[in-house]
Amino acid sequence: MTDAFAFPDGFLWGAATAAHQIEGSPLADGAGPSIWTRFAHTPGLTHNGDTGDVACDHYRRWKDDVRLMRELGLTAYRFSVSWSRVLPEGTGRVNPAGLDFYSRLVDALLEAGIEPLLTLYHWDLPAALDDRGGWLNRDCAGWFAEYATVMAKALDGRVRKWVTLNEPWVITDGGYLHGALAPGHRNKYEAPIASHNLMRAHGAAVQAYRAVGRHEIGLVVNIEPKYPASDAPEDQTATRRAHAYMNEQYLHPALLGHYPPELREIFGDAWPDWPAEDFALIRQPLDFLGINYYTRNVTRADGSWPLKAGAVKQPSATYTETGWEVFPQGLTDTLLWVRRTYGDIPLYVTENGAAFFDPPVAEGGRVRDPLRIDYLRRHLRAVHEAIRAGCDIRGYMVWSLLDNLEWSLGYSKRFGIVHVNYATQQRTVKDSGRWYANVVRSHGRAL
Ligand SMILES: OC[C@H]1NNC[C@@H](O)[C@@H]1O
Ligand SMILES: [Ca+2]
Repeated sequence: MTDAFAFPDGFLWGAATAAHQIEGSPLADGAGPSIWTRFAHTPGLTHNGDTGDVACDHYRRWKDDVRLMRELGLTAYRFSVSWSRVLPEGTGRVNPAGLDFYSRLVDALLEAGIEPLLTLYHWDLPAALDDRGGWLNRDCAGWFAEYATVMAKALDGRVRKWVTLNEPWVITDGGYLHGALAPGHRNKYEAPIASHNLMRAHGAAVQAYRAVGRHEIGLVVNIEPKYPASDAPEDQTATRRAHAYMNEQYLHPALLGHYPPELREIFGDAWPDWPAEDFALIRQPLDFLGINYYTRNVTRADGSWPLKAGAVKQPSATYTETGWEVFPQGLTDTLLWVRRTYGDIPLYVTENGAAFFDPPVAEGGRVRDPLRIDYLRRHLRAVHEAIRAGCDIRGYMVWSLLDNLEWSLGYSKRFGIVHVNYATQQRTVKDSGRWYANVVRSHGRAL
Protein backbone atom coordinates (compact mmCIF):
# COMPACT_ATOMS: atom_id res chain seq x y z
CA MET A 1 0.00 0.00 0.00
CA THR A 2 1.99 2.99 -1.20
CA ASP A 3 -0.59 5.44 0.11
CA ALA A 4 -0.79 4.01 3.63
CA PHE A 5 0.77 7.24 4.92
CA ALA A 6 -0.21 9.77 2.28
CA PHE A 7 -0.16 13.20 3.97
CA PRO A 8 -2.40 16.10 2.90
CA ASP A 9 -1.37 18.26 -0.07
CA GLY A 10 0.64 21.24 1.13
CA PHE A 11 1.63 19.51 4.39
CA LEU A 12 4.82 21.23 5.55
CA TRP A 13 7.85 19.07 6.37
CA GLY A 14 10.27 21.01 8.50
CA ALA A 15 12.70 21.22 11.35
CA ALA A 16 12.78 23.56 14.31
CA THR A 17 15.45 25.49 16.20
CA ALA A 18 15.61 28.52 18.52
CA ALA A 19 17.89 31.55 18.44
CA HIS A 20 19.73 31.15 21.73
CA GLN A 21 20.25 27.42 21.20
CA ILE A 22 22.03 27.65 17.84
CA GLU A 23 23.16 31.19 16.97
CA GLY A 24 26.10 32.00 19.25
CA SER A 25 27.51 35.56 19.02
CA PRO A 26 24.90 36.80 21.53
CA LEU A 27 26.38 40.31 21.73
CA ALA A 28 27.60 40.74 18.15
CA ASP A 29 26.80 43.77 15.98
CA GLY A 30 25.01 45.77 18.61
CA ALA A 31 22.88 43.02 20.15
CA GLY A 32 21.92 43.43 23.81
CA PRO A 33 22.23 40.65 26.41
CA SER A 34 19.28 38.37 27.18
CA ILE A 35 18.36 36.64 30.44
CA TRP A 36 20.02 33.49 29.06
CA THR A 37 23.34 35.25 28.50
CA ARG A 38 23.23 36.24 32.16
CA PHE A 39 21.83 32.94 33.49
CA ALA A 40 24.41 30.74 31.71
CA HIS A 41 27.27 33.00 32.81
CA THR A 42 26.17 32.63 36.44
CA PRO A 43 28.34 29.87 37.90
CA GLY A 44 26.60 26.57 38.65
CA LEU A 45 23.39 27.20 36.72
CA THR A 46 24.10 25.16 33.58
CA HIS A 47 25.65 21.74 32.94
CA ASN A 48 29.45 22.15 32.74
CA GLY A 49 28.90 25.94 32.79
CA ASP A 50 27.85 25.65 29.12
CA THR A 51 26.74 28.94 27.54
CA GLY A 52 25.27 30.14 24.25
CA ASP A 53 28.37 32.20 23.46
CA VAL A 54 29.22 29.97 20.46
CA ALA A 55 26.52 27.22 20.31
CA CYS A 56 26.30 26.10 16.64
CA ASP A 57 27.79 29.41 15.42
CA HIS A 58 24.67 29.75 13.27
CA TYR A 59 24.86 33.56 13.41
CA ARG A 60 27.88 33.21 11.10
CA ARG A 61 27.17 29.88 9.41
CA TRP A 62 23.50 30.48 8.54
CA LYS A 63 24.07 30.30 4.77
CA ASP A 64 25.58 26.80 5.06
CA ASP A 65 22.76 25.75 7.34
CA VAL A 66 20.11 26.90 4.85
CA ARG A 67 22.00 24.94 2.19
CA LEU A 68 21.84 21.92 4.50
CA MET A 69 18.06 22.35 4.89
CA ARG A 70 17.70 22.50 1.11
CA GLU A 71 19.76 19.33 0.71
CA LEU A 72 17.43 17.62 3.19
CA GLY A 73 14.52 18.84 1.06
CA LEU A 74 12.76 20.59 3.92
CA THR A 75 9.74 22.64 2.87
CA ALA A 76 9.58 24.63 6.12
CA TYR A 77 11.89 25.84 8.88
CA ARG A 78 10.82 27.02 12.33
CA PHE A 79 13.22 29.41 14.01
CA SER A 80 13.05 32.16 16.61
CA VAL A 81 14.20 35.78 16.65
CA SER A 82 16.46 36.99 19.45
CA TRP A 83 14.47 39.98 20.73
CA SER A 84 17.57 41.71 22.10
CA ARG A 85 19.42 41.47 18.79
CA VAL A 86 16.66 43.59 17.24
CA LEU A 87 15.85 45.78 20.27
CA PRO A 88 18.98 45.79 22.47
CA GLU A 89 17.11 47.41 25.37
CA GLY A 90 13.93 45.47 24.59
CA THR A 91 12.02 48.62 23.60
CA GLY A 92 12.81 51.82 21.71
CA ARG A 93 15.99 51.80 19.65
CA VAL A 94 16.13 49.21 16.84
CA ASN A 95 19.52 47.64 16.01
CA PRO A 96 19.58 47.52 12.16
CA ALA A 97 22.27 44.80 12.08
CA GLY A 98 20.05 42.57 14.20
CA LEU A 99 17.07 43.03 11.93
CA ASP A 100 19.27 42.50 8.84
CA PHE A 101 20.41 39.10 10.11
CA TYR A 102 16.84 37.79 10.16
CA SER A 103 15.91 39.54 6.93
CA ARG A 104 18.80 37.85 5.08
CA LEU A 105 18.00 34.49 6.70
CA VAL A 106 14.36 34.73 5.55
CA ASP A 107 15.39 35.69 2.01
CA ALA A 108 17.75 32.70 1.84
CA LEU A 109 14.99 30.38 3.07
CA LEU A 110 12.52 31.67 0.48
CA GLU A 111 15.13 31.33 -2.26
CA ALA A 112 15.60 27.70 -1.19
CA GLY A 113 11.83 27.10 -1.36
CA ILE A 114 11.58 26.79 2.42
CA GLU A 115 8.61 28.34 4.26
CA PRO A 116 9.77 30.30 7.34
CA LEU A 117 7.81 29.91 10.59
CA LEU A 118 8.99 32.69 12.87
CA THR A 119 8.71 32.48 16.67
CA LEU A 120 8.88 35.90 18.29
CA TYR A 121 9.70 34.63 21.78
CA HIS A 122 11.63 31.45 22.53
CA TRP A 123 12.78 32.24 26.09
CA ASP A 124 15.54 34.84 25.56
CA LEU A 125 14.00 37.98 27.16
CA PRO A 126 16.19 41.10 26.83
CA ALA A 127 18.07 41.50 30.11
CA ALA A 128 17.13 45.20 30.13
CA LEU A 129 13.45 44.22 30.40
CA ASP A 130 14.14 41.70 33.13
CA ASP A 131 15.75 44.59 35.03
CA ARG A 132 12.36 46.30 34.76
CA GLY A 133 10.53 43.26 36.18
CA GLY A 134 10.34 41.21 32.99
CA TRP A 135 7.26 38.99 32.77
CA LEU A 136 6.29 40.05 36.31
CA ASN A 137 5.65 43.61 35.11
CA ARG A 138 2.26 44.09 33.44
CA ASP A 139 3.98 46.53 31.05
CA CYS A 140 5.47 43.44 29.33
CA ALA A 141 2.35 43.22 27.14
CA GLY A 142 3.19 46.63 25.65
CA TRP A 143 6.88 45.78 25.29
CA PHE A 144 6.09 42.55 23.44
CA ALA A 145 3.50 44.28 21.21
CA GLU A 146 6.11 46.91 20.26
CA TYR A 147 8.62 44.17 19.34
CA ALA A 148 5.96 42.29 17.33
CA THR A 149 5.19 45.49 15.43
CA VAL A 150 8.85 46.05 14.55
CA MET A 151 9.17 42.48 13.25
CA ALA A 152 5.86 42.51 11.36
CA LYS A 153 6.77 45.76 9.60
CA ALA A 154 10.16 44.35 8.64
CA LEU A 155 9.28 40.81 7.58
CA ASP A 156 5.55 40.28 7.05
CA GLY A 157 4.83 38.99 3.56
CA ARG A 158 8.13 37.16 3.38
CA VAL A 159 7.21 35.53 6.68
CA ARG A 160 3.61 34.32 6.47
CA LYS A 161 3.44 32.15 9.59
CA TRP A 162 4.11 33.87 12.90
CA VAL A 163 4.20 32.49 16.43
CA THR A 164 3.99 34.70 19.53
CA LEU A 165 5.34 32.48 22.33
CA ASN A 166 7.06 29.13 22.52
CA GLU A 167 5.87 26.97 25.43
CA PRO A 168 4.63 29.46 28.06
CA TRP A 169 4.36 26.55 30.52
CA VAL A 170 8.11 25.84 30.38
CA ILE A 171 8.93 29.56 30.65
CA THR A 172 6.84 29.82 33.83
CA ASP A 173 7.43 26.42 35.44
CA GLY A 174 11.16 26.52 34.70
CA GLY A 175 11.84 30.23 35.04
CA TYR A 176 9.60 31.21 37.95
CA LEU A 177 8.40 28.12 39.89
CA HIS A 178 11.25 25.60 39.94
CA GLY A 179 14.05 27.95 38.88
CA ALA A 180 15.87 25.57 36.52
CA LEU A 181 15.62 28.02 33.61
CA ALA A 182 16.26 31.77 33.23
CA PRO A 183 15.56 33.99 35.08
CA GLY A 184 15.87 31.24 37.74
CA HIS A 185 13.16 32.31 40.19
CA ARG A 186 11.57 29.78 42.59
CA ASN A 187 8.44 31.50 43.78
CA LYS A 188 4.89 30.14 43.92
CA TYR A 189 3.53 33.71 44.05
CA GLU A 190 5.46 34.88 40.97
CA ALA A 191 4.69 31.89 38.71
CA PRO A 192 0.96 32.64 38.16
CA ILE A 193 1.75 36.32 37.57
CA ALA A 194 4.44 35.53 34.99
CA SER A 195 2.15 33.00 33.37
CA HIS A 196 -0.79 35.39 33.15
CA ASN A 197 1.38 38.24 31.86
CA LEU A 198 2.88 35.98 29.19
CA MET A 199 -0.64 35.31 27.94
CA ARG A 200 -1.53 39.01 28.09
CA ALA A 201 1.60 39.69 26.05
CA HIS A 202 0.57 36.96 23.61
CA GLY A 203 -2.80 38.67 23.11
CA ALA A 204 -1.24 42.11 22.75
CA ALA A 205 1.24 40.78 20.17
CA VAL A 206 -1.55 39.16 18.14
CA GLN A 207 -3.43 42.46 18.12
CA ALA A 208 -0.25 44.36 17.19
CA TYR A 209 0.54 41.88 14.42
CA ARG A 210 -3.01 42.12 13.01
CA ALA A 211 -2.64 45.93 12.78
CA VAL A 212 0.34 45.45 10.42
CA GLY A 213 0.50 41.87 9.18
CA ARG A 214 -1.63 40.21 6.54
CA HIS A 215 -0.82 36.58 7.25
CA GLU A 216 -1.16 33.92 9.93
CA ILE A 217 -0.32 34.06 13.61
CA GLY A 218 -0.57 31.42 16.31
CA LEU A 219 0.64 30.16 19.67
CA VAL A 220 2.96 27.21 20.39
CA VAL A 221 2.39 25.15 23.51
CA ASN A 222 4.02 21.99 24.83
CA ILE A 223 1.46 19.35 25.71
CA GLU A 224 2.24 16.33 27.84
CA PRO A 225 -0.86 14.11 28.15
CA LYS A 226 -1.47 12.78 31.68
CA TYR A 227 -2.68 9.20 32.21
CA PRO A 228 -3.80 8.18 35.73
CA ALA A 229 -1.62 5.49 37.32
CA SER A 230 -4.76 3.93 38.84
CA ASP A 231 -8.48 4.62 39.21
CA ALA A 232 -7.94 5.50 42.87
CA PRO A 233 -9.60 8.89 43.52
CA GLU A 234 -6.36 10.54 44.65
CA ASP A 235 -4.60 9.47 41.44
CA GLN A 236 -7.54 10.71 39.36
CA THR A 237 -7.43 14.08 41.13
CA ALA A 238 -3.67 14.37 40.78
CA THR A 239 -3.97 13.59 37.06
CA ARG A 240 -6.70 16.16 36.55
CA ARG A 241 -4.62 18.79 38.40
CA ALA A 242 -1.45 18.01 36.43
CA HIS A 243 -3.39 18.15 33.16
CA ALA A 244 -4.92 21.52 34.04
CA TYR A 245 -1.56 22.92 35.17
CA MET A 246 0.50 21.82 32.16
CA ASN A 247 -1.94 21.44 29.29
CA GLU A 248 -5.02 23.62 29.92
CA GLN A 249 -3.39 26.56 31.72
CA TYR A 250 -2.52 28.31 28.43
CA LEU A 251 -4.95 26.99 25.82
CA HIS A 252 -7.99 27.66 28.02
CA PRO A 253 -7.43 31.45 28.39
CA ALA A 254 -6.13 31.77 24.81
CA LEU A 255 -9.07 29.96 23.18
CA LEU A 256 -11.86 29.81 25.77
CA GLY A 257 -11.20 33.01 27.76
CA HIS A 258 -10.93 31.46 31.23
CA TYR A 259 -8.62 29.33 33.37
CA PRO A 260 -9.42 25.75 34.45
CA PRO A 261 -10.65 25.73 38.09
CA GLU A 262 -7.86 23.39 39.24
CA LEU A 263 -5.30 26.24 39.13
CA ARG A 264 -6.84 27.94 42.16
CA GLU A 265 -6.81 24.52 43.91
CA ILE A 266 -3.11 24.15 43.14
CA PHE A 267 -1.91 27.68 43.92
CA GLY A 268 -4.38 28.58 46.67
CA ASP A 269 -3.60 32.06 48.02
CA ALA A 270 -0.95 32.45 45.29
CA TRP A 271 -3.67 32.51 42.60
CA PRO A 272 -4.87 36.12 42.18
CA ASP A 273 -8.31 37.32 41.11
CA TRP A 274 -7.52 38.40 37.58
CA PRO A 275 -9.07 41.56 36.07
CA ALA A 276 -11.88 40.49 33.71
CA GLU A 277 -10.58 42.70 30.90
CA ASP A 278 -7.36 40.65 30.81
CA PHE A 279 -9.24 37.73 29.28
CA ALA A 280 -10.56 39.88 26.44
CA LEU A 281 -6.93 40.75 25.65
CA ILE A 282 -5.65 37.18 26.01
CA ARG A 283 -8.38 35.55 23.92
CA GLN A 284 -7.55 36.63 20.37
CA PRO A 285 -8.69 34.65 17.31
CA LEU A 286 -5.74 32.50 16.16
CA ASP A 287 -4.99 31.14 12.70
CA PHE A 288 -3.33 27.98 14.03
CA LEU A 289 -1.91 26.27 17.09
CA GLY A 290 1.55 24.76 17.32
CA ILE A 291 1.75 21.61 19.45
CA ASN A 292 5.13 20.51 20.83
CA TYR A 293 5.01 16.86 21.87
CA TYR A 294 7.75 14.72 23.39
CA THR A 295 6.28 12.30 25.87
CA ARG A 296 3.42 11.44 28.22
CA ASN A 297 3.19 11.21 32.00
CA VAL A 298 1.61 8.39 33.96
CA THR A 299 0.44 10.31 37.00
CA ARG A 300 -0.13 9.41 40.64
CA ALA A 301 -0.76 11.47 43.76
CA ASP A 302 2.35 12.23 45.79
CA GLY A 303 3.70 14.85 48.20
CA SER A 304 5.42 16.92 45.48
CA TRP A 305 5.14 20.74 45.59
CA PRO A 306 2.82 22.34 44.55
CA LEU A 307 1.03 19.82 42.32
CA LYS A 308 1.12 16.77 44.59
CA ALA A 309 1.30 14.78 41.35
CA GLY A 310 4.21 12.59 40.33
CA ALA A 311 5.23 10.28 37.47
CA VAL A 312 5.17 6.49 37.47
CA LYS A 313 7.99 4.94 35.45
CA GLN A 314 6.81 2.42 32.84
CA PRO A 315 8.96 -0.75 33.17
CA SER A 316 8.65 -1.97 29.57
CA ALA A 317 9.07 1.41 27.89
CA THR A 318 12.07 2.97 26.12
CA TYR A 319 13.28 6.22 27.66
CA THR A 320 15.26 8.99 25.95
CA GLU A 321 18.40 10.67 27.32
CA THR A 322 16.22 13.36 28.88
CA GLY A 323 14.29 10.64 30.77
CA TRP A 324 11.16 10.85 28.60
CA GLU A 325 9.12 7.75 27.84
CA VAL A 326 8.79 7.02 24.12
CA PHE A 327 4.99 6.96 23.74
CA PRO A 328 3.75 7.85 20.24
CA GLN A 329 0.12 7.12 21.08
CA GLY A 330 0.27 10.17 23.34
CA LEU A 331 0.77 12.37 20.29
CA THR A 332 -2.34 11.00 18.60
CA ASP A 333 -4.29 11.34 21.85
CA THR A 334 -3.01 14.92 22.29
CA LEU A 335 -3.99 16.04 18.79
CA LEU A 336 -7.47 14.53 19.19
CA TRP A 337 -7.83 16.13 22.64
CA VAL A 338 -6.97 19.58 21.24
CA ARG A 339 -9.60 19.20 18.50
CA ARG A 340 -12.23 17.87 20.96
CA THR A 341 -11.58 20.63 23.51
CA TYR A 342 -10.82 23.70 21.40
CA GLY A 343 -12.44 22.99 18.06
CA ASP A 344 -11.11 22.47 14.57
CA ILE A 345 -8.31 25.06 14.63
CA PRO A 346 -5.51 24.23 12.14
CA LEU A 347 -2.61 22.50 13.88
CA TYR A 348 1.12 22.11 13.32
CA VAL A 349 3.31 19.72 15.24
CA THR A 350 5.88 22.44 15.81
CA GLU A 351 8.31 20.25 17.80
CA ASN A 352 8.80 16.51 18.14
CA GLY A 353 12.08 14.66 18.61
CA ALA A 354 14.37 12.86 21.02
CA ALA A 355 17.80 12.99 22.59
CA PHE A 356 19.54 9.63 22.45
CA PHE A 357 23.18 8.83 23.06
CA ASP A 358 24.63 9.12 19.54
CA PRO A 359 27.89 7.36 18.62
CA PRO A 360 30.73 9.58 17.38
CA VAL A 361 30.91 10.34 13.66
CA ALA A 362 32.19 7.16 11.97
CA GLU A 363 34.64 7.00 9.08
CA GLY A 364 33.10 8.43 5.93
CA GLY A 365 30.83 10.70 7.94
CA ARG A 366 28.04 8.54 9.31
CA VAL A 367 26.19 8.84 12.62
CA ARG A 368 24.10 5.76 13.30
CA ASP A 369 21.04 6.82 15.35
CA PRO A 370 18.48 4.00 14.88
CA LEU A 371 16.61 4.90 18.09
CA ARG A 372 15.93 8.37 16.76
CA ILE A 373 14.69 6.98 13.43
CA ASP A 374 12.37 4.64 15.32
CA TYR A 375 11.12 7.52 17.48
CA LEU A 376 10.45 9.81 14.52
CA ARG A 377 8.84 7.08 12.38
CA ARG A 378 6.44 6.08 15.17
CA HIS A 379 5.51 9.68 15.97
CA LEU A 380 4.94 10.58 12.33
CA ARG A 381 2.66 7.55 12.06
CA ALA A 382 0.88 8.84 15.16
CA VAL A 383 0.39 12.20 13.42
CA HIS A 384 -1.05 10.38 10.43
CA GLU A 385 -3.43 8.48 12.70
CA ALA A 386 -4.75 11.81 13.99
CA ILE A 387 -5.12 13.11 10.42
CA ARG A 388 -7.12 9.99 9.51
CA ALA A 389 -9.29 10.66 12.58
CA GLY A 390 -10.10 14.11 11.22
CA CYS A 391 -7.50 16.48 12.71
CA ASP A 392 -6.53 19.38 10.43
CA ILE A 393 -2.76 19.04 10.74
CA ARG A 394 -0.82 21.28 8.38
CA GLY A 395 2.80 20.36 9.09
CA TYR A 396 5.47 18.70 11.21
CA MET A 397 8.72 20.24 12.48
CA VAL A 398 11.28 17.83 13.89
CA TRP A 399 13.17 19.04 16.96
CA SER A 400 15.86 19.70 15.98
CA LEU A 401 17.66 20.45 12.76
CA LEU A 402 21.00 20.60 14.62
CA ASP A 403 22.40 19.29 17.90
CA ASN A 404 22.30 22.44 20.01
CA LEU A 405 22.27 24.06 23.48
CA GLU A 406 19.67 22.20 25.52
CA TRP A 407 19.29 25.13 27.96
CA SER A 408 20.48 24.23 31.48
CA LEU A 409 21.51 20.76 30.26
CA GLY A 410 24.05 22.46 28.02
CA TYR A 411 25.45 20.51 25.06
CA SER A 412 25.08 17.17 26.84
CA LYS A 413 21.81 16.28 25.08
CA ARG A 414 21.74 15.87 21.31
CA PHE A 415 18.34 16.22 19.58
CA GLY A 416 19.61 16.96 16.07
CA ILE A 417 19.00 15.04 12.87
CA VAL A 418 22.32 16.66 12.00
CA HIS A 419 25.33 16.14 14.25
CA VAL A 420 27.39 19.16 15.30
CA ASN A 421 31.03 18.83 16.32
CA TYR A 422 31.21 21.84 18.65
CA ALA A 423 35.00 22.00 18.47
CA THR A 424 35.12 22.26 14.67
CA GLN A 425 31.47 23.26 13.98
CA GLN A 426 31.44 20.48 11.38
CA ARG A 427 27.89 19.41 10.54
CA THR A 428 27.26 15.70 9.70
CA VAL A 429 23.81 14.51 8.61
CA LYS A 430 22.88 11.61 10.89
CA ASP A 431 21.13 8.47 9.58
CA SER A 432 17.93 10.03 10.97
CA GLY A 433 18.51 13.09 8.79
CA ARG A 434 18.87 10.93 5.70
CA TRP A 435 15.82 8.91 6.71
CA TYR A 436 13.78 12.11 7.28
CA ALA A 437 14.88 13.52 3.90
CA ASN A 438 13.49 10.38 2.26
CA VAL A 439 10.21 10.66 4.17
CA VAL A 440 9.92 14.29 3.05
CA ARG A 441 10.73 13.38 -0.56
CA SER A 442 8.03 10.70 -0.54
CA HIS A 443 5.58 13.05 1.23
CA GLY A 444 5.28 10.50 4.02
CA ARG A 445 4.78 7.35 1.97
CA ALA A 446 8.22 6.05 3.02
CA LEU A 447 6.99 5.81 6.64
O1 LIG B 1 13.70 19.87 25.23
C1 LIG B 1 13.72 19.87 23.84
C2 LIG B 1 13.06 21.16 23.35
N1 LIG B 1 11.74 21.29 23.93
N2 LIG B 1 11.00 22.43 23.53
C3 LIG B 1 11.74 23.71 23.59
C4 LIG B 1 13.14 23.59 23.02
O2 LIG B 1 13.83 24.82 23.20
C5 LIG B 1 13.88 22.42 23.68
O3 LIG B 1 15.21 22.33 23.20
CA1 LIG C 1 -1.90 4.65 17.62
